[in-house]
Amino acid sequence: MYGGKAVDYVLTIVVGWLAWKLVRFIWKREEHKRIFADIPLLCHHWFWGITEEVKSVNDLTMLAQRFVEKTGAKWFSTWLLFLEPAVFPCHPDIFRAVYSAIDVRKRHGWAGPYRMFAAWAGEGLLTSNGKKWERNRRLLTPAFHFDILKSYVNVYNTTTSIFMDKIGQATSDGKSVDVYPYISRATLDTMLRCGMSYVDPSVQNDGNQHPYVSAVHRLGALLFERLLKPVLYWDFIYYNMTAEGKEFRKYCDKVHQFADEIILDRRRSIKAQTSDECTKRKRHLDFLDILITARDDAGLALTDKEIREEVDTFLFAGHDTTASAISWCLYSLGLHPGVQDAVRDEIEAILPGDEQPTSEIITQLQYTTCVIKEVLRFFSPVPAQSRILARPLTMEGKTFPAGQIIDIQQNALHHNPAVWGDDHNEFKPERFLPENSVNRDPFAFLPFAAGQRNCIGQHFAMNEIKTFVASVVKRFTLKVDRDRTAVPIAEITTRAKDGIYLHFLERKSSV
Ligand code: HEM
Repeated sequence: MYGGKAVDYVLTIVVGWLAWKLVRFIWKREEHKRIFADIPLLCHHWFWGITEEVKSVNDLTMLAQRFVEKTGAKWFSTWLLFLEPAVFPCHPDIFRAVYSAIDVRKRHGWAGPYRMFAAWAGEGLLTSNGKKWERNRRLLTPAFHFDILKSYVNVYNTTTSIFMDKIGQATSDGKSVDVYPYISRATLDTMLRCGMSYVDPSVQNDGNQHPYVSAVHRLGALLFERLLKPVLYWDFIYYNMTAEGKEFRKYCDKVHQFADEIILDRRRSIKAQTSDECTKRKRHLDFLDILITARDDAGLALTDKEIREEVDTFLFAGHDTTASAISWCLYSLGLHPGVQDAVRDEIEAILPGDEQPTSEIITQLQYTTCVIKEVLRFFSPVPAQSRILARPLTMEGKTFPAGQIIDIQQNALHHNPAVWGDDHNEFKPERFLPENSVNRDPFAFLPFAAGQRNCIGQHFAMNEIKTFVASVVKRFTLKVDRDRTAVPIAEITTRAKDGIYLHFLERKSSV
């Protein structure tokens, strides 16, 4: 008898809970409809929402870009299944509102990309939110001080020289090669040297023989594959029931172990050395020195785990992004010989002969900087980010509730004809000359995002790209392989669908 009553109670609670959920869902949906009434909607299926036409990050990027090219709209919305509408900014006014608001957070949760990345890089700067992020951003900002960045130019020169020798050998028979893997290894080499003074000539060897290099590359690929398959979003399924999940965990353990050993080693040598010995032995202050010695307002240091999380974050955030930017730069120079000549003329006027660029030299490269910026506009190396409102936010007179998803697509902004003109699909570095930029909205060009969650490594990246481009253009004439057009594809970074094939012709041997 008691058993029957208990079942009745349980059933009543379950049905009541489901009814409450349903009423809340309908109410929320109506509320969403009201708020989104006059924001252009980009999908029409009431149940599947956008998932029918969008199967990858690239599909979404293309959808957004095509829509904006046609309409010049300020924003649009889509539905993720029938569950949630997402706002897509396309215009400086909306980007300003989103990036300037304090309570806009990185999106974790079931489908949140930052949650999936956190399995690898923990609560590093890229993924964390709130107080933890605030503290670590404050502690890490000195690592990107102008004077510290200056000392890295020597590292960029070293890694670029290795790259040039490798690419020179690979193309000495006149054939084109896909530059992306070469550049990706070179930028990882840079990050390992600047991040941890880790120097190993095999990092830039072909074929990813280096165990850490192959692990980092594989983790990036696995992360991206997971993002494309919602069924793998459940950790239980991913880690226990799929080979990919097990492989991801295995590589996470490997990279963690690698970083842990380096951190331990550094702690030991810091303890053993007098400060005098330190300055004599080390060529530059690296991120690890700064992470180990940083103290917050309460005098507390970062734990070993926190240091490792930041190291992993820098290695990820700092190498594939610059690899994308440099690859598209070299491609654009190969595609536009006139621009390539102008870049070379500028560099040779400042830096004749065989000398390598210095930090002073790269600040003088005005036209080259315009070319790099045009590449960052045209190919946005980090094509997408996902945010969620922690508090209501008013934009264009509409108040969006806490929990609202904002999906940022840099390409939609950078290819909006209402912002960049009808020639936005033409490669024109002159757009960025000072005289052509005076009236530009500061939120029109945002390859490094903006506001408090902007890219902490943007000056590091610009210096590295300039050094790389200056040296490569001095040594080689670049030509695109006309039989193999490079087609950009938006993944975690913007890559080329079937590679970026270029010819590198040694200039000295060709005269
Ligand atoms: C062309 C190269 C680069 C581009 C286009 C780029 C772009 C971006 C963008 C768009 C974000 C915001 C990401 C988000 O909100 O999810 C970001 C954040 C970040 N970037 Fe970069 N990045 C580049 C290079 C670098 C480098 C070289 C480093 C490190 C040395 C770096 C470290 C970071 C970190 C740590 C964050 C998180 C910052 C925070 O939230 O406080 N990035 N980057």
